[in-house]
Amino acid sequence: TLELQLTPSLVLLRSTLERLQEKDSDCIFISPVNLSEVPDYLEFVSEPMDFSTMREKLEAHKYCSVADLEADFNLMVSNCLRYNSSDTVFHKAAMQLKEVGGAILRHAQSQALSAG
Ligand SMILES: CCOC(=O)c1ccc2c(c1)NC(=O)[C@@H](C)N2
Repeated sequence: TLELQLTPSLVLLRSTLERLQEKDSDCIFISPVNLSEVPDYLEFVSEPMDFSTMREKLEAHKYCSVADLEADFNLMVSNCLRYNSSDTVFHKAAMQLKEVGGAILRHAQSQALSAG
């Protein structure tokens, strides 16, 4: 049916999120930035995002496409690039994750199309 074709399977979205999270080897994106440990974070970041929040949204059927998942991934990476200066491990990790994550998401997009 059209509905089945339009929304990529939860299985594809789940496996894509897991592949993205595997690239966060230092686990800096695994949970929301702790606002008591980083008190000025919301002065720079209006919409925090992290992998655990993405997982909750996925299981709540809030992602209708790979593009929806990609939008939150890009939000998470851009938040990190904005808050952390370029000479920090966080900034460098975000640049690396952006590159490898982009390739994972492009592959997921083609999987969604071929499954559709
Ligand atoms: C124990 C204190 O943890 C942090 O200060 C901290 C921990 C994790 C972080 C982070 C800060 N900043 C970030 O931009 C995102 C990517 N991750």
